[in-house]
Amino acid sequence: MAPTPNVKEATGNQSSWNTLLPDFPKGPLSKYRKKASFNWKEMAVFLDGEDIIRLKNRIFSALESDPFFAHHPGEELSREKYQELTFLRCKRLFEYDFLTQQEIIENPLKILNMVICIGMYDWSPCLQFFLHCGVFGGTILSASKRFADFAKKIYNMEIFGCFALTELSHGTNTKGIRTTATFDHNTQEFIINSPDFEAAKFWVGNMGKHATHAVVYAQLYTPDGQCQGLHSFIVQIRDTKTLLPMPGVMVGDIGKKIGQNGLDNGFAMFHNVRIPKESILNITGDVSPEGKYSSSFKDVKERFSAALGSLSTGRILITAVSATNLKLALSIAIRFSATRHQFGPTDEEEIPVIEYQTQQWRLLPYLAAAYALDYFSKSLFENFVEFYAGLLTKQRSQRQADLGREIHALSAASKPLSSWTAQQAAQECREACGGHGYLAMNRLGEIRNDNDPNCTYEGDNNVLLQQTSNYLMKEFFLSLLMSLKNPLPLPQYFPYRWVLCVGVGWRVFFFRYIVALFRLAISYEVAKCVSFLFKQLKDDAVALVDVFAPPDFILNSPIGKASGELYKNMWAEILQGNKVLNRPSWWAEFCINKPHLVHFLNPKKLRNQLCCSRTELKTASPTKCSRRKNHITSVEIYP
Ligand SMILES: CCCCCCCCCCCCCCCCCCCCC/C=C/C(=O)SCCNC(=O)CCNC(=O)[C@H](O)C(C)(C)COP(=O)(O)OP(=O)(O)OC[C@H]1O[C@@H](n2cnc3c(N)ncnc32)[C@H](O)[C@@H]1OP(=O)(O)O
Ligand SMILES: Cc1cc2nc3c(=O)[nH]c(=O)nc-3n(C[C@H](O)[C@H](O)[C@H](O)COP(=O)(O)OP(=O)(O)OC[C@H]3O[C@@H](n4cnc5c(N)ncnc54)[C@H](O)[C@@H]3O)c2cc1C
Repeated sequence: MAPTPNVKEATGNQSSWNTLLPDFPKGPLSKYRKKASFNWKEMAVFLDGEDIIRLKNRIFSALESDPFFAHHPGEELSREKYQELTFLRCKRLFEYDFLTQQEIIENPLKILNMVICIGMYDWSPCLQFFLHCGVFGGTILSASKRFADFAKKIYNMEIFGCFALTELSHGTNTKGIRTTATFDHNTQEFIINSPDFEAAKFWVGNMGKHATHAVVYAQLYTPDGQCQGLHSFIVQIRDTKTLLPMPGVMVGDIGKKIGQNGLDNGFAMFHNVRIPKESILNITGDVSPEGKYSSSFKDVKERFSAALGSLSTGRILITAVSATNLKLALSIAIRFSATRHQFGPTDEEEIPVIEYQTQQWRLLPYLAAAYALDYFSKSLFENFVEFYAGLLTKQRSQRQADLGREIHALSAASKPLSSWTAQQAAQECREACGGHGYLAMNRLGEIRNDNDPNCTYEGDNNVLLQQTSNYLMKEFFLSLLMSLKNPLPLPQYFPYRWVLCVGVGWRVFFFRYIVALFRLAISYEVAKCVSFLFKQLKDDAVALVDVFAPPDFILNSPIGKASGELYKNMWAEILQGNKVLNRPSWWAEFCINKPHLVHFLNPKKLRNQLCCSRTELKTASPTKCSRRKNHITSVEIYP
């Protein structure tokens, strides 16, 4: 191994790293591991720290030894079975209690790593669990102290929650949401109503089968007939003892999706469902017993921003979720490329496909992106934690408001950047593994399909980018205005947040444009230079994915296993398949039951028949067409 700048330190800590990160089994990948210019264990500890690695190990080994999480190679689960299994797995996650509240407070990055580790196994149970605890639970608990009692019910699974904003006919346009919540001061209740089937809540994760409660977004109407805008309410949708719908609620599953099919996405319609006055999540406003509306936000726009503030949490998490999918896909494709041999100087000496420049051009930029996005998503999360802490402590300072806008602008750009990169990379990795990449057992299809909705949910990518550009334009004109009012040296006009946004925001807008231009304009010399860098990097590529690849059980891809024994691993998986070597149950349909009438066309006769001209065929009646009797409607047995 080539010496690294930290080689002394590396030797000093070798034994603790070996306990945390065991060596990989020897095999075809060893060749590339020996070529690496750095110690992958040192890099892993440098990036995550020992504490996080210990947490990851704890989660990975718990899942691996739990029968509920066993893989079922070759078995086709029905959607209903998969949903059931997902729920059982989700339940186990409550029992594991991987993180204490104290641990989360001491190092909030641990919660992000927990999401990533479970998601690496399967996004369905992961999202089910975190939609309940994080999205549903987080929204309620950050609303006000009034909901403190809910915490216990949420975390011991007495109730199960979902987050219902989208409707059948409105998703992006949140102002267009049509569900209503009308306050009845006589009974001190809100009446939740879906005006028609287009206003049904739709797409809601956990709502299809399991949720008992929903955070429902609705237009609030006070007794004076005024619409006070979008607010959220806790509505019970199913009985906690029977899971049957509550009176006035029609709730169900929306059907099979392209991916994430363990998760039950659902719909709900409300027919004048009455809920107690206290069910309003008084984040942005509240109603007095007499029906008077009050809000600490005087500006309607600000109130709207605050009502949607919780969406930023999801967008930040999705930035990391997508980066995780990128890492999974690359782990498989790079390990495959280093062990798959095609062509060579001689028939005996075929070379690994990673040695081909095209393969390097296709995969290595994504490998660089994986490292950049991993670092970026974690630091964005750390920024978010400061904002979230302010939310929990009800900060109303200017800094908190600025931070909220910044977090919104940043997450509205980072989610598209990360999810689109992962989506393109997953497809590239699929193709980079040739036919074997298309075999479901190798998991690239699942990764691609499960990543896909990251581009849409929590706000469509294309629309979110407009939010960042609005923010940047405003900041830009504000800076110009300041410069006219108060001339200062140029750098001082641009506050830190502007620089930060330029760094991320503009990069997103022009990312594709720049890449396209770069590809066109790149000179021959530069392209030689880049190929040289790739040549160096390709020897480090395997070690670079070793740093972030999860254990084999979690990655669950025969061609991506750490040993690199891709053919042995594939056979092992194929032969475990259900009835692989059996003759089909319908064997008699071939061997005994032959078709009653087998119509074969005699090619010579067919030619003769087709000489009947098209016009003749079109116009002529059967009697008029001289050759009609020969037409192909009379099919003969061949020969
Ligand atoms: C101390 C301990 C810390 C611990 C940390 C805890 C961490 C918790 C961990 C939790 C774990 C969670 C795990 C989650 C896993 C991943 C999640 C996966 C989720 C999958 C399920 C999916 C769910 C959903 O999809 S829910 C539905 C989502 N729907 C949307 O996103 C709708 C998209 N549309 C919109 O958001 C808006 O309507 C928009 C942005 C298009 C605006 O439309 P507009 O009508 O045109 O309004 P506009 O004039 O542009 O805006 C007005 C004003 O408001 C500002 N604004 C808008 N949104 C926000 C926001 N979110 N935040 C702040 N401000 C916002 C906008 O900028 C405008 O401002 P001005 O320009 O200043 O006027
Ligand atoms: C798997 C999955 C899970 C989901 N889970 C939930 C959930 O738990 N809770 C929940 O409430 N919702 C959920 N959703 C819904 C999700 O949030 C919405 O699908 C998303 O916000 C996009 O809205 P839409 O479907 O209405 O798309 P539309 O807004 O109809 O978008 C259609 C197209 O129009 C374009 N478009 C729309 N407006 C504009 C504009 N102003 N300018 C330019 N182009 C525009 C979009 O870019 C897009 O290409 C989920 C969705 C999926 C796929």
